[in-house]
Amino acid sequence: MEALDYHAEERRKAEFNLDEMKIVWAGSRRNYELSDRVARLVASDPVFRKDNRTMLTRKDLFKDTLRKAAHAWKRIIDLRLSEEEANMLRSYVDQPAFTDLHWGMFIPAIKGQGTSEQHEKWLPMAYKMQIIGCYAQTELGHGSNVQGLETTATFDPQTDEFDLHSPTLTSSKWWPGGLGKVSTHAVVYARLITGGQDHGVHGFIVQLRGLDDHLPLPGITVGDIGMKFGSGAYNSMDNGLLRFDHVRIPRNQMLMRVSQVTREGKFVQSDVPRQLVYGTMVYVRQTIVSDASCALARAVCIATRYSAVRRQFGSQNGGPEIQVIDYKTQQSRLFPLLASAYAFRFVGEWLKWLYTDVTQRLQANDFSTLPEAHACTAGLKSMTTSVTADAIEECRKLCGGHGYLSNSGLPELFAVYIPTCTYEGDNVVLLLQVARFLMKTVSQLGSGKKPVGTTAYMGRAEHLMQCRCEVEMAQDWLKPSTILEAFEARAVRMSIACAKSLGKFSNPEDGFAELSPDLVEVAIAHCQLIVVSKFLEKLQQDIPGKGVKRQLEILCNVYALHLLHKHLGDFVATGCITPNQGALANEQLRLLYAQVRPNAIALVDAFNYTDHYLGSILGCYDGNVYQKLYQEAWKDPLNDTVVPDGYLEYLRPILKQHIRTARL
Ligand SMILES: CCCCCCCC(=O)SCCNC(=O)CCNC(=O)[C@H](O)C(C)(C)COP(=O)(O)OP(=O)(O)OC[C@H]1O[C@@H](n2cnc3c(N)ncnc32)[C@H](O)[C@@H]1OP(=O)(O)O
Ligand SMILES: Cc1cc2nc3c(=O)[nH]c(=O)nc-3n(C[C@H](O)[C@H](O)[C@H](O)COP(=O)(O)OP(=O)(O)OC[C@H]3O[C@@H](n4cnc5c(N)ncnc54)[C@H](O)[C@@H]3O)c2cc1C
Repeated sequence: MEALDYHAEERRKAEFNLDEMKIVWAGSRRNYELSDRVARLVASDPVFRKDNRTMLTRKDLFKDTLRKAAHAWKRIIDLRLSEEEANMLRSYVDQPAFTDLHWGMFIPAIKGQGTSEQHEKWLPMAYKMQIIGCYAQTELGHGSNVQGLETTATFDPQTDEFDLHSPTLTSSKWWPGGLGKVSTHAVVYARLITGGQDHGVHGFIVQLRGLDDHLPLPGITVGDIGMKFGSGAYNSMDNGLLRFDHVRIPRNQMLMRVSQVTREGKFVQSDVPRQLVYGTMVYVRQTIVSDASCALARAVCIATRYSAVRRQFGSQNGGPEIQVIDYKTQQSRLFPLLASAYAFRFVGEWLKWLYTDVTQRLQANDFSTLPEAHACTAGLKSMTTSVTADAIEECRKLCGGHGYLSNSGLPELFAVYIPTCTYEGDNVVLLLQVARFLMKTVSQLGSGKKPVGTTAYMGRAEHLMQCRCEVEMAQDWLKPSTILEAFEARAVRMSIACAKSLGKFSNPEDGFAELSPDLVEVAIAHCQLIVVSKFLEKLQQDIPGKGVKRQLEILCNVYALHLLHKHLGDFVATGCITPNQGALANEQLRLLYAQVRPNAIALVDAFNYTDHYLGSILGCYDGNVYQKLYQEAWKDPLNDTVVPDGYLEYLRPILKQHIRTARL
């Protein structure tokens, strides 16, 4: 018997080749096949079950995480998975764990900041997980201000060692994932001091726990920082605290690609820019952009599938009520998020390319593109995570009351996701970095230095400052060059207006601080332009499959025009478009929503998420929502007994008293 599919009719409506769209989403046929195989492997393995984890106590949840990580490692070894497949497997397990930091930050920090001798010594042990590491940068007193870190690493020429010390309470390391209970090692960021001189913050490899007994080494105090937001969620991670009481490590455990300390204690700064000490953050920010598209796609998939099942109002002559996805308000809230998921996917792909390119250049000692890589990773990390965090909450609301149930998957997804707006750089702090980069670019416009890469449009500032949008009818907004020019003109006009305002301050830093809210808006306008332009570039590629490119064009237009509608004030105030052209954009947007509607379910099917990974009754593939919700309710421990524990002690006395007073 064929399995019941409540979405069958919706799936029949699709106007494009779903298999080809899955390949576009995955990036290539190879990626699609790999990720499909690995996702199914995880979904079919009972050890990776996750439907009960919000009920677990912190200790049980943590032990469950250790069990899953150990099992994942066994599967990786037994099946001889490649590094790429292993990463996929860990992400489909979908439970934050110390391994995220070991593979995602500890190893990249050694690779990026270590010398070849250090690579040879540490990486083989780390790859085999004979040592497990974390990234210990943030302190109780300082996170964003990395230069303000207080932990010291003082060189002792007599013993050829560094003395690591936590001089104050606020210098305690605080937050590093994997540190609390698991890591045997850490890359610790500390102020380097030689001969009484402070050389700023550098990275050091430090052993924290014994490899035989897992006990902290002498002079080290280490533990977990406590429960975090939500049940389940990020509490599977042992974010930790760490203090050093004059802990000694050999000199060759300072990561010495950027700067060195000689046997005599001389500090040597190499030709490599100092900012490479921040290199691991650039790498991770780039990965966070791709992850944003995954998290957003998950939330959108749940909300879209449920919106097609859910019906409210409008029954005619006893017929079915209206599917909530047919309400225009539902579409205007949901479809821009669907379009954003695709937009972030493509900008993530491009950012990965940019990062690979900058890494190759750095290896050849070409540091010219580092500032742009920093600005792009910082800005796009900030923009995509802020949008995604808000979008998950919007998807919860789009699912009405049932969205608030834990088994909708949305509360946990939200709780796990929101710290992304803070970690790896607070989103506002990062946008201010982008703004600095933009103001610098504007200030160099007259100097003959041609802006390149994502700021190349500023080289056309003269034209963009006075160009007029030629839209006369709603459909004129479908022209890619019209959209692009509107976004470029808005970004450049906002940048130049801010630069002019900055020029009125005698002290530029005072001006920057005073105008920082406006500068954040400038940075957002620039980042939105990047995403729009990369989506348009994607459409220049040869995209096979019936109707696939057409759907992507529709989504690209939805993405751009919903931003234009949302930020209409910017576009009109800078004179890029008239209020009437704004109204035409909105009219076009409504027409586009109607074109997305028949394809909505297939567009989320293209993410190819298993029910295991989605972890949502509302988003399950077959759409059999009500029966599953009903069955699931009975599994709640509160329903184990008909009369609840506590009835005799607390309820009955009140009820009896009520009867007595009623009799009086
Ligand atoms: C695996 C996934 C799980 C992840 C879990 C989360 C893990 C973590 O959170 S780890 C901790 C992450 N911490 C952070 O992100 C801290 C955020 N703070 C910072 O990055 C910085 O210190 C920052 C950029 C805000 C300010 O740094 P500061 O040194 O004061 O910089 P500033 O004076 O503004 O800039 C100095 C120069 O360096 C440049 N610069 C700053 N950062 C970088 C960078 N990462 N790369 C290249 N250049 C950089 C600036 O552009 C500036 O250049 P210029 O002089 O040409 O204008
Ligand atoms: C779940 C989680 C995991 C983490 N994992 C790690 C890890 O593995 N390793 C690690 O080292 N760290 C880790 N961190 C720490 C994280 O990187 C920091 O919390 C983050 O960089 C933000 O720094 P902060 O906490 O100092 O925020 P703050 O800088 O104190 O921010 C507080 C407020 O001040 C504002 N603000 C700060 N500076 C400025 C400014 N110059 N201008 C305008 N506004 C400003 C911010 O916008 C924010 O609103 C983790 C944090 C979390 C939540």
